[in-house]
Amino acid sequence: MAVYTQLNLEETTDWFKKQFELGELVSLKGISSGIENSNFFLSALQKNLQTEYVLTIFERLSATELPYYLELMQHLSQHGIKVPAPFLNKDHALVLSLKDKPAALVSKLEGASVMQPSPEHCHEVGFMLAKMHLAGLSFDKHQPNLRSLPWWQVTIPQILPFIDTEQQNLLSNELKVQIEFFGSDTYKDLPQGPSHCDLFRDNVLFKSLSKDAKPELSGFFDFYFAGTDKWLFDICVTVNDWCIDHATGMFKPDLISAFLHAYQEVRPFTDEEEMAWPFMQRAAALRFWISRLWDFYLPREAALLTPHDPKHFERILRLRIKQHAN
Ligand SMILES: Nc1ncnc2c1ncn2[C@@H]1O[C@H](COP(=O)(O)OP(=O)(O)OP(=O)(O)O)[C@@H](O)[C@H]1O
Ligand SMILES: N[C@@H](CCO)C(=O)O
Repeated sequence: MAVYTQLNLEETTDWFKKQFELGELVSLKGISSGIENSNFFLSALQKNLQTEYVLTIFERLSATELPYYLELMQHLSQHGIKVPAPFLNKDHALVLSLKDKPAALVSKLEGASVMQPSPEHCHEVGFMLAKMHLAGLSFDKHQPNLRSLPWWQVTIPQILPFIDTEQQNLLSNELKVQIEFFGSDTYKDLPQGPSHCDLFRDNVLFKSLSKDAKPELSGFFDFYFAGTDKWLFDICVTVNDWCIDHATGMFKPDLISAFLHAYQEVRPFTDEEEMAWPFMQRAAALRFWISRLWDFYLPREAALLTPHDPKHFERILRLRIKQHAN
C-alpha cells in the first residue's frame, strides 16, 4: 500500500473543478504500488470524452523542490519525449496544493512495466533515453543530481557502523576511486544534461499489445531523482537494471547490445565516454548500494515499507570492479 493521504470522490471532485477546466471527475482510485508518494488514477468526462490522469500528493518533496521536476517533464513532453505531461491549473501553476500538501496532476501513460525485458524492449528504452538526453539540452532550469558524489560522501559515514569490515573497506575504497574519477579531465569532458537517474524497469511503461507485436514504449515516469548529470551515468544506471541477469548481475549480451546500439543510433558515444565506461559502471552500482543501505539501516518515517535488497548492488559493484580489472 502507498496511499498515505486518503481522498474521497466528493472532496476531490470539488478540488478538481476549482483547479481545472477538464470536465467532471467520474472516478478516483488509489494506486497501491510506489512507496514515496500518494498516487491516484482519476477519470474525468468532458464533452462525452473520458480521459484518465494521475494525481500525486507528495509526501516528502516540498512545493519549492517540485518546479524543477515538473517543468522538466513538461519540457520533455513538449519536445516529443514520452513522459507524463503535467497540467497547469487555472492560475497557470504546475505545483498544486491538496490537503495542505503539494500535489500535481499529470497525464496517464498506458500499459504496464516489463520486468523481463527482451532485446526489443531494451532497444526502445535506449532509443528514447538518447532522445530524452538531447531534448533536455534546451531545458533552462538547472539542478544537480542530489544523489551524486556529495551525497555519497555524507551518507557513507552514516552507514559504516552497520556493515562488516569487508563491506566497509569496499565502500571506502570505491569512494576514493570515484573521487579521483570525478576529479579527472575525462570526467569533466563527459557530455551532460538533465538525466532521469533512476530509470529502472519499474519506471517505464510499455503498451500491453499482443505477444507477437513489436513492443511499444508508452513512457518514462517518476522523475523525482532527476537532475543534471553526465549522460553516461544515466545510461549506466539504466543498463545496470535493464540489461542484466538479476541472479548474477552479469550483463546479458543480447540486452546490452540492443540497448547501446539503439542509444548510439541517436547519439554516438564520445571518446571520453568510451574511456569512462568502466568507472561509470562502478559509480552507478555504488549509488544504489549506498541508497539501499541507507534505506535499509536508516529508514525514514512513512517511507520504504519494504526496503530493496542492498546485497544486489553490492554484488553488482564487486562484479563491475572485477570486470574493470580484467
Ligand atoms: N503517469 C503515469 N501513468 C500511468 N501510471 C502511472 C503514472 N505515474 C505513476 N503511475 C503508476 O503508479 C505507480 C506508483 O508510482 P511511482 O512508482 O511513481 O510511485 P511513488 O511512490 O511516487 O515513487 P517510488 O517509485 O519512488 O516509490 C506506478 O507503479 C505506476 O503503475
Ligand atoms: N530504483 C531504486 C529505488 C528508488 O526509486 C532502487 O531500486 O533502489
